[in-house]
Amino acid sequence: MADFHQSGGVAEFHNLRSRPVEDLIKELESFSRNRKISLILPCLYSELEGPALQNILNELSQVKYLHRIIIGLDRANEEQYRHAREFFSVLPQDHTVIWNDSPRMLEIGQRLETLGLAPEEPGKGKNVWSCMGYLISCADSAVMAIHDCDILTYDREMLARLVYPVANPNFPYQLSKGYYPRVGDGKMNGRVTRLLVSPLLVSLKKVIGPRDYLDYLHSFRYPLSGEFAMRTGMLPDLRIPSDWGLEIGVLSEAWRNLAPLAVCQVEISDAYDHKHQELSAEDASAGLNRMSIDICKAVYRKLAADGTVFTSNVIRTLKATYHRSALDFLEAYYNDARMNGLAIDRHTEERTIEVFAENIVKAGHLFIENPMETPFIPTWNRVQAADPDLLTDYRNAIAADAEEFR
Ligand SMILES: O=C(O)[C@H](O)COP(=O)(O)O
Repeated sequence: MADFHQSGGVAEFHNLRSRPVEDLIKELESFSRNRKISLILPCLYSELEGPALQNILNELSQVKYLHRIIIGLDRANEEQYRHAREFFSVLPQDHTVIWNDSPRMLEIGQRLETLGLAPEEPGKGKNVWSCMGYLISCADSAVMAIHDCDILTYDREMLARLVYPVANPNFPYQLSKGYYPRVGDGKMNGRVTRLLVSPLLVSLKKVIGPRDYLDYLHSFRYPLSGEFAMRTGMLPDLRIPSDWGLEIGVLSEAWRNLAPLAVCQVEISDAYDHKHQELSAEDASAGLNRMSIDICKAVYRKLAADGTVFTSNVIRTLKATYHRSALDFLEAYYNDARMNGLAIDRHTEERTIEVFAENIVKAGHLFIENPMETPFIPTWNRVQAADPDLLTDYRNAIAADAEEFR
């Protein structure tokens, strides 16, 4: 992937293989003396038993420039929480495991519910939001990074490259988004990015006409990557979706709140592989099926907020345009994969495109028929305005959990 092309959208930082990573890390260590850098890890308990996390911890253990690591632990019972604390105790950095399902956390959730400010559903969006709240309450980090816990090809260079553009005080960036090719096991992956997001953005431009927002989203080489870093000043005002629209939601917030010159993307890996979800073609509440609906809704919502009118006719045309365009994209992916000795199962990919095409319509109808739906989690600024003690109590509850369940 060694090129230095700039598309003219957000700035792109490539890996030209011209500098040893140790050099970059040394610089980060020096930046971190004046601007503390923290890391958020949204984690499912099941990932502790998966093949990726142990290596991620081994790599992170060597990262000296990290001031704090916040692990948001989902789907764990008491015993699993205790085990998770032991598991993460190898980290030499100051670290906190937030047990999202603890009785104390559920009480905080109840308090938010009473205020009408609770996240609508559990999941990665809520987990990330909670960790961000904790980081805000610590009030000691200038930069934060986030990445998934299922990355099979993780190494510390990934984190260094991700964080560098927002940690360097001479750079103007507030948000840095990671990109890479998703390949593994001899296959070209990244099915939702390749088969849904790219052709959908191209089709939207054809159907509703040019939009700055669509150009902006389309300029990201991997808009669904779960790896991004930002300066913490933007955290209290971040309004993210609680569902699978999280990654698109964060990019959309950056588009709304920041100047385009404050956003960049950075190549963080040669080949990224992770845990793959099923398509779940028969179950719209699971897997890529569900993910694709949430992503379409996130894009429609943002366009609507920018003045675009969606009708059933627009959605119907969009589906037709998308289907044709996705097949054209598939032709290019297929040949690209072939040239690179990678496999693509053409039949399965066409089936996936059919499911996504149906979901473009489903998401459109859900959007049109539920004008009152607000899947966004309120900003932490709003929570603080409604209940000024909540963040402190939340932080104390995390400390009390750690004390009680040693
Ligand atoms: O990024 C994506 O497109 C989705 O997360 C699916 O990725 P996968 O095809 O690599 O599992």
